[in-house]
Amino acid sequence: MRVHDFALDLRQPLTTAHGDIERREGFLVAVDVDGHKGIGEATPLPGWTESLAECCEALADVNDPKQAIETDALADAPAARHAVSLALADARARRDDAPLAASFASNSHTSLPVNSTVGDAPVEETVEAAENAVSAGFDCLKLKVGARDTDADIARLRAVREAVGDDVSLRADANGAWDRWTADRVLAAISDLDLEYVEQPLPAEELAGHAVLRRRHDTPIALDESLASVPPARALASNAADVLVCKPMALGGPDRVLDVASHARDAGVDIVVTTTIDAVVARLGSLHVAAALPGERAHGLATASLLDSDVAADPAPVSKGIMSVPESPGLGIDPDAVLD
Ligand SMILES: O=C(O)CCC(=O)c1ccccc1C(=O)O
Ligand SMILES: [Mg+2]
Repeated sequence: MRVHDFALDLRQPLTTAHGDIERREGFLVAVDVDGHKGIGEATPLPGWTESLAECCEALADVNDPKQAIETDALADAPAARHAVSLALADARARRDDAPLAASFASNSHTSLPVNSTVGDAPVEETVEAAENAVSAGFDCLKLKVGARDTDADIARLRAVREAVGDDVSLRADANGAWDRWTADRVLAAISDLDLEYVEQPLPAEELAGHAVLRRRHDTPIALDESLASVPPARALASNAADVLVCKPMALGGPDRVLDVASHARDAGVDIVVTTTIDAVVARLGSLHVAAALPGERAHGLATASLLDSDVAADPAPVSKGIMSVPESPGLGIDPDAVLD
């Protein structure tokens, strides 16, 4: 298995309640299955995955990629596991001459709606970013909240709803910033704004708290960080979520997302797939996984524009809030173009 490191700066930092994301570093891996190349990406993000150093170490220990997955050797390094699992899936789909999405599901989507990711900023700047996204064709926006005081966040959400009108779907992502009392107060104050959901209002471990918020308020609740710290089956059993936000990088690979999604479907819970602000290889992997899932929700995959550069040209740019799934075999990118 070949491993190459990379580092990409963000165009401007993405401010979240969890801190600023300024730069993304990771590894591209190349594997061979029956003479067919496959490529994967590990872009760790502490809080969701192992550290960069731990990821590097885990990948260095991989001799036989297929065996590493089969023996669960990368159980404690989800980003490393993601790279290996994605590379194997890419190689197998190329061997079978099928797009990755079609190798995951027979009736996959050919294109998907995606949300625009709007970072924390003062109210005027937030409204401007929201209006720009709607002008660019997005009809779903995800606003970061929880980084400033709750009255300011409530004012930001209200101002955006007033600016974009009722036809645009709005999501808010608090990245676990609130306690139960604060979340209760915010959810009561925004009950008239018709948010599609509030993502991770409480810290990751607080499944019971999220279940209480769901019972008390009409605004749906999504879990993100929780899935990186508790088994997804427990999150589902706790009735803590209307939506699970699945990050392939955090869950350990596309196969893990498909597994969570099949359990979620049985529980009547929707899946939204998002990147961890990744390079093109992992973004494409997430796009193919999202395309293989049922449902019509917008996914959180429109993060290429947050990066200053990339490891290769992007075959799936966002156009008017929609991403088309590449139809060529595997991920839809030439491994040699990425690794040389
Ligand atoms: O969902 C999106 O719109 C993009 C992905 C995103 O917001 C994100 C990106 C990196 C780390 C955490 C998160 C998050 O969903 O909290
Ligand atoms: Mg989130």
